[in-house]
Amino acid sequence: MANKVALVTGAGQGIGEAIAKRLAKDGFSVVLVARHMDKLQEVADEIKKNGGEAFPVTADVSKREEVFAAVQKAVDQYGDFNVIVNNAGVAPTTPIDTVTKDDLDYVYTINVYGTIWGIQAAHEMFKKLGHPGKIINATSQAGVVGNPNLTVYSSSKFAIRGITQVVARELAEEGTTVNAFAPGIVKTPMMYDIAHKVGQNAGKSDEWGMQTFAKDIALKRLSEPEDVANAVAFLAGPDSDYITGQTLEVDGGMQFH
Ligand SMILES: NC(=O)C1=CN([C@@H]2O[C@H](COP(=O)(O)OP(=O)(O)OC[C@H]3O[C@@H](n4cnc5c(N)ncnc54)[C@H](O)[C@@H]3O)[C@@H](O)[C@H]2O)C=CC1
Ligand SMILES: CC(=O)C(C)=O
Repeated sequence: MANKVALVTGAGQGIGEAIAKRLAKDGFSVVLVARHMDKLQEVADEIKKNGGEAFPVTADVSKREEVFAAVQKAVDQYGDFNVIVNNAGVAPTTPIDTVTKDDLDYVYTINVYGTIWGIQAAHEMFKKLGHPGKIINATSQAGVVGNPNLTVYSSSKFAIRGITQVVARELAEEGTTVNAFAPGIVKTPMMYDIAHKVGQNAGKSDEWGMQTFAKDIALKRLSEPEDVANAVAFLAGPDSDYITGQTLEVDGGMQFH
């Protein structure tokens, strides 16, 4: 039987890279999407070297036509389309008094619009192909509880949980599931940058900045990108077929519900 096909946005580094590698290991043909080909190509080469199947495609997720084109390229390459992971995101530090319209436009066009374009493109393709699929969106622990200094980012991640719930209801009768994953404090370029800025704004160290986020992790360690990829592998695979509209928190126990 042919591999199932998964497209992962923001796959050039961090959590997206880990998700792409894990899904390839699980037998998916993986389409890697980000804006720059050099990093995508490196990740694709590594997946292939380890016996997996990967195809890099450049697209800016804030541009609807580029997201639709990436999904079409996935089908042109592999003949099917089963899973989209709307992972790409940006997280500038924005204390409330500093927030500008440019900050809002920047974050919302990538985090929120980008997720909606990904959902639309995947759904259109599932309909064309005549079968359901799985839609998986990146939110954050900061999309479950408000985080200081992250007004714009945190609110965009709350929006993604809302979108996930609404679309899960809309697509349920077709058999398509829509879920989100909420990482905690993950060792990626994004998180190191936030820790640096928060530390700098307070006249303190990067480590101090990191601890303002990490102090309440019950499991007492920062997250590896692979911790998140493990959860996304579950949401992408058959063991989650009876789960939709949910946010799976992968945060080492930062908050309990
Ligand atoms: N690192 C962390 O602690 C956490 C991260 N997250 C979320 O996980 C997701 C991945 O985050 P990280 O890997 O940490 O971030 P990262 O900054 O290390 O990687 C993000 C990737 O997305 C890509 N990207 C950004 N804008 C794009 C655009 N317009 N079009 C296409 N690709 C674009 C970047 O080029 C990069 O490859 C994000 O949605 C983030 O909000 C959520 C909770 C915690
Ligand atoms: C970057 C992020 O999502 C945090 C701090 O939860």
